Amino acid sequence: MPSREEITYFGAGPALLPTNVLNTAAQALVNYDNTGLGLAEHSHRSELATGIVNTAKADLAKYLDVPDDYEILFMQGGGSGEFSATVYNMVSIWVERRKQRILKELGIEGGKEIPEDELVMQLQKAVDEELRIDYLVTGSWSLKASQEATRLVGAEHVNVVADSRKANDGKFGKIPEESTWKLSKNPAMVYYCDNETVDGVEFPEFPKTLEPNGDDGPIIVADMSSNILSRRIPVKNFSVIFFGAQKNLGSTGITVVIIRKNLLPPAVATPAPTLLRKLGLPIGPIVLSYETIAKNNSLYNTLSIFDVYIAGQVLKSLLSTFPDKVDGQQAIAEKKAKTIYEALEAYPESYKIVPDKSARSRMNICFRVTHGGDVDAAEKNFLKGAVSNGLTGLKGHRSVGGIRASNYNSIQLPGAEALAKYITVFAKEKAA
Ligand SMILES: O=C(O)C(=O)[C@H](O)COP(=O)(O)O
Ligand SMILES: N[C@@H](CCC(=O)O)C(=O)O
Repeated sequence: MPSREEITYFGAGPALLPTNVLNTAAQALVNYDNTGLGLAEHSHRSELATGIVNTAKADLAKYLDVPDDYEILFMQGGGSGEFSATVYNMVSIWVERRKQRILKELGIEGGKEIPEDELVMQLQKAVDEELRIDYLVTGSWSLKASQEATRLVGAEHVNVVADSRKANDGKFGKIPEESTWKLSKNPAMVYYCDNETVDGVEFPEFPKTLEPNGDDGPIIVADMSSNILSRRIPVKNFSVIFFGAQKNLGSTGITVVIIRKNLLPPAVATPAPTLLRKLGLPIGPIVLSYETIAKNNSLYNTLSIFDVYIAGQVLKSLLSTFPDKVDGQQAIAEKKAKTIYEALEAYPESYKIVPDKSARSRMNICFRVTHGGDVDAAEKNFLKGAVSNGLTGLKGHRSVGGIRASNYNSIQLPGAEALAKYITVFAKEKAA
């Protein structure tokens, strides 16, 4: 049986966790802080649990420089849960804001009786004619998110702003030119996935077209499941950022949402379920309600405090390793990715990098092994040799095949260098 030190695991998620964090967590699982009870046994209603939640929130805010007008939520349901949560929450907010506008136009001030029929009629008209949710489809995950929106609210309300496959011979691998994007007028949100884990595509930077327009918009929602904590992000440009913990933050089981407070009460109320029902719009499960989770400091229902603890330990370790916080980690992430891409580029007859150079992910490096023409056989060989060199978890996602090296934060530079070396040796041996 190999030891942890002998293996570098490049799996896409769940991903490698730092060994020092696991050792601390293992101890906490048995007897947390000399309480005689393990962390998975302590109540999520205890003071100790609240402390762990608050510290993890503060450290995340510190590491990413999250401004004060944002709230951090720990939720459950993973990325797929958030595909639905973002729709439920953002559509509700759109309805509430529209309702306030209609009431204002009708001259209804707070306290006065609302002409219910008139309001519902006008709102229904607005929903039918104007409710749109915008999706940038740049890979499998944003495609799934857009499909979930279609399932929940109907295709008539879902606008695909751009679909990468149209700009790239039917395949994901490129981000369409911003000049070709077809954004809706005042959509409930513009959704995109900053890093597509399956397809190895990452936005090189925040899209110019989506920058704040000074008018409280546009509402930008981003899935950052696989590149969060690996580079600086302009948090101010986003309304919601979400990510599963199991790549760069911690263990599977918690999903983090960073949400601008102007999308939560008291800034905006949640419309009554009766109103949403009348409008034929879906009412989300209470556990996916941002308002509910925020009101309860993430402890509305049983939260895995053990997973929050692991996330907290990862953040502590990042903060102590990098005095310049995420910028320090970003420099390493870029160096590791460069090392691997350069090794692949040196042997174009042996390897084909899947995405276009303009959109290559630093986190999920996807390539094919083309040497000799029999790609299947070459990839099997490549994987076999990798395992015998202690390099594991390199198989591409089952939907696309190929090889994928997930280069998350816990892969250290020597791990990336070991992979680059193996890439080189494999190509040389085959060429010999
Ligand atoms: O983005 C990815 O990569 C992911 O693995 C998804 O966030 C996973 O979604 P869930 O399986 O947690 O729904
Ligand atoms: N996070 C992994 C696994 C997800 C899955 O297999 O559903 C990926 O994107 O490859």
